[in-house]
Amino acid sequence: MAQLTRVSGSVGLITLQNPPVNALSAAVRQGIVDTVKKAVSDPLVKCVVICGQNGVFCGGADIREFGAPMTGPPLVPMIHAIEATNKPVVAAIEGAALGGGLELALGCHYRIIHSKARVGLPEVTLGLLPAAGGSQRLPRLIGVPAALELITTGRHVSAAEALKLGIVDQVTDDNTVDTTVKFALSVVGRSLESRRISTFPCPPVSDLDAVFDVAMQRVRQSARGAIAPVTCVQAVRAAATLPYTQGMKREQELMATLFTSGQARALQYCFFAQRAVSRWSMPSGARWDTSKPRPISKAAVIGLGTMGRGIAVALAQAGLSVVAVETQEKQLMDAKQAVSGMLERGAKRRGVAPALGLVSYSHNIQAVAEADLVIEAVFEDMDLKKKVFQQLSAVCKPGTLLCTNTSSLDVDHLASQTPSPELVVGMHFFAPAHVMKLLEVVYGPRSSPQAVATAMQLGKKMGKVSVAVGNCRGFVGNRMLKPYMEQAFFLLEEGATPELVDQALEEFGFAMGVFRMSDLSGLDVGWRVRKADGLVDPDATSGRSARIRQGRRYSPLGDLLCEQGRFGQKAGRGWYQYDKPGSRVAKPDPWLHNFLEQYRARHGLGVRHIDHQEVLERCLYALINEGFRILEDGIAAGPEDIDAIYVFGYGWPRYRGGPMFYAGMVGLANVLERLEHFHQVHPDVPYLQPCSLLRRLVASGSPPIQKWREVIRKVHSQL
Ligand SMILES: CC(C)(COP(=O)(O)OP(=O)(O)OC[C@H]1O[C@@H](n2cnc3c(N)ncnc32)[C@H](O)[C@@H]1OP(=O)(O)O)[C@@H](O)C(=O)NCCC(=O)NCCSC(=O)C[C@@H](O)CCCCCCCCCCCCC(=O)O
Repeated sequence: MAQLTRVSGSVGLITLQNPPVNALSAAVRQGIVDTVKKAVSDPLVKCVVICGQNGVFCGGADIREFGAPMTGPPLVPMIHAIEATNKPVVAAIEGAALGGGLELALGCHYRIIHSKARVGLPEVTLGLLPAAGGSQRLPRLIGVPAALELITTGRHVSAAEALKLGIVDQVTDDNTVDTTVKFALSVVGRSLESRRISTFPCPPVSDLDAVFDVAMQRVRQSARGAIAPVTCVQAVRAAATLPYTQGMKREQELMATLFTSGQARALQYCFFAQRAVSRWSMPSGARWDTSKPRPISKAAVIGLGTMGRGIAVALAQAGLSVVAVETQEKQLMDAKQAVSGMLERGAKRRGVAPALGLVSYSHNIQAVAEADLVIEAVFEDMDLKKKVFQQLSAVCKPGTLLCTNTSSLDVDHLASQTPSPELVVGMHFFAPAHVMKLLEVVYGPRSSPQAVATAMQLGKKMGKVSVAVGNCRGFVGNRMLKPYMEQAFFLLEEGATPELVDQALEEFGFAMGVFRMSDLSGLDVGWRVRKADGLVDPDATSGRSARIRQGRRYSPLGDLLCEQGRFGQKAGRGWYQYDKPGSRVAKPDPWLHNFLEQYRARHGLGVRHIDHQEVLERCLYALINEGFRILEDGIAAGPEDIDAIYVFGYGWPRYRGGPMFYAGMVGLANVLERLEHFHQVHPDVPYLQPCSLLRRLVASGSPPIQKWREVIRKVHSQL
């Protein structure tokens, strides 16, 4: 797992060998300990170079080992032994040196990096801190402010920036190992006293307390309940205030508080879930590894409203040539200006040239004739979308993939408007489409595996976390949102306020509570959908019938607000009030409180005390229950798909791992018991009736989430 060879006569070359990223597994650590010892004791070896196999230096500690008891030599003494050698040890960094990988490099006496490689201490994103000396060495090397920023954000740093910060000694465009071998030979015989970072004093900072106070405030604000960023600040403070040995002791103590925490487990689960969703499968048995995507070089977007503009930007930023079509001339001109602006701002941020030339604009749908793939993003109206699909079928060259950006309409129904339904899939983007990471790729019963593979690959090219899901009302994300929002409305009827519900959800870690979110996205969106579903009945203003629709409990509160023109932020009032239309600062609204009181009185609803726990259980367990139904129905292939959708598209706090992971953490039996209780109290709310898959999992002893697929497979095989 680490190989020692002698090159250029007197250089001991140690190559880490653990594909794909040379993670520091027990075997690799053992290999490093053994090979370093051998190289140091070999009189023919004058200096040592450490590199990684296959163009990657090292992706850090092996995260997969964290769940099991530690075996093999620990990292800290291993790195100390390297630093303490009296022969120069130089790290040859290709690809990436991250986490423990960079900590290993910081234990070396010099670091040479390829210009395309990157370094970083991303432990915080896994709920940890750099506990192989990283929190103590990096501040000593580059100063407290820069180290604080890197360690608390986990940001990856380019080779150029690493050189500027002083993390590396040299950047090369040539063969990194050859360059490093030459460099190592050139420093043989030089004193190593000034190269051991652990012996450096931390560069002094004027007003250290103020620096740490500001950093603590910043992480507390942005972390919204995540403990690792706060602990990282404490670890760097130890570097700045304690001698190295004591600082290391503090680093270990702080790591011990994080290592077995639920947040670390959740974040590490998210790391693997994000990667697992790319290995998609369909109920037909089609899979990611047996379905070949088609090459896409020219794409088209139909409809240049907010979503269409964002999609055009995302496509162009991914390097595709884009035809942007909008039939209304004024809208087309506005869109052209907006898309160019977004491309220019994005390019400035990324330090590249804007891809303005990649987008062409037309008001004629004929312009898409040569596109390999078209994404329809017109208004959410089935008749309009059907018309667009019929036109596209007539215009596009044979084999063009037709995608719809619908957020809930039936993809299969749209596919039936074309002679080639196998070429139709949903590509459900989230606003703003060029920013949000999530993409739901929706396959209908007739979508071909190749169409799914192509949309998934395109999503990846656009930098999205793409999740393949089946076709049903609302797909995965919006389908689960419905019971969640429904419970929030019911809680208002029973005595809660929007502020109370939102506070509970925001303290849980959501960026925004359900009512603030509804004000942001606009209350009229849901109103239109409910109207189309025949749920809105303006005559049913009082009596029990006003709160029962289609045989189940219904809250008309959202409809009543819409009737008053309270559409949310854009109207300056919704569940909250705002200083002016478009303002973002939500303030509690006495009008709304009064309205709720009158509403409850009119319907004879008693007011009771509702606490945060009830808000969380009612809203989140209803959502989770629907997640189990989605798994049971085969709409999502596994819990990781649902969790990735919620973490990357719906603001679910990443340190809670996603709704399905959270259910496992709370205990499936507890979730079941609370749902049973709530369903008993509210028998007219079908969403609270525990799903049979949840019962089944509890009956099978609540297996860990990694084993749910086995139970799901059994359920499907019995259907
Ligand atoms: C490296 C990457 C940038 C590569 O990206 P790329 O896009 O090319 O590839 P993928 O991301 O798709 O990855 C490919 C493949 O590899 C898997 N993988 C990647 N990194 C790791 C890893 N570090 N470990 C295991 N597996 C990894 C990945 O999952 C993919 O496989 P899959 O099957 O899932 O498709 C990119 O991969 C990347 O960013 N990787 C992560 C980098 C990172 O975050 N590194 C930090 C790791 S944590 C760390 O290093 C910790 C150290 O600081 C210190 C550890 C000290 C431990 C001491 C413990 C003391 C505990 C004391 C407590 C005692 C408690 C008590 O009991 O009392």
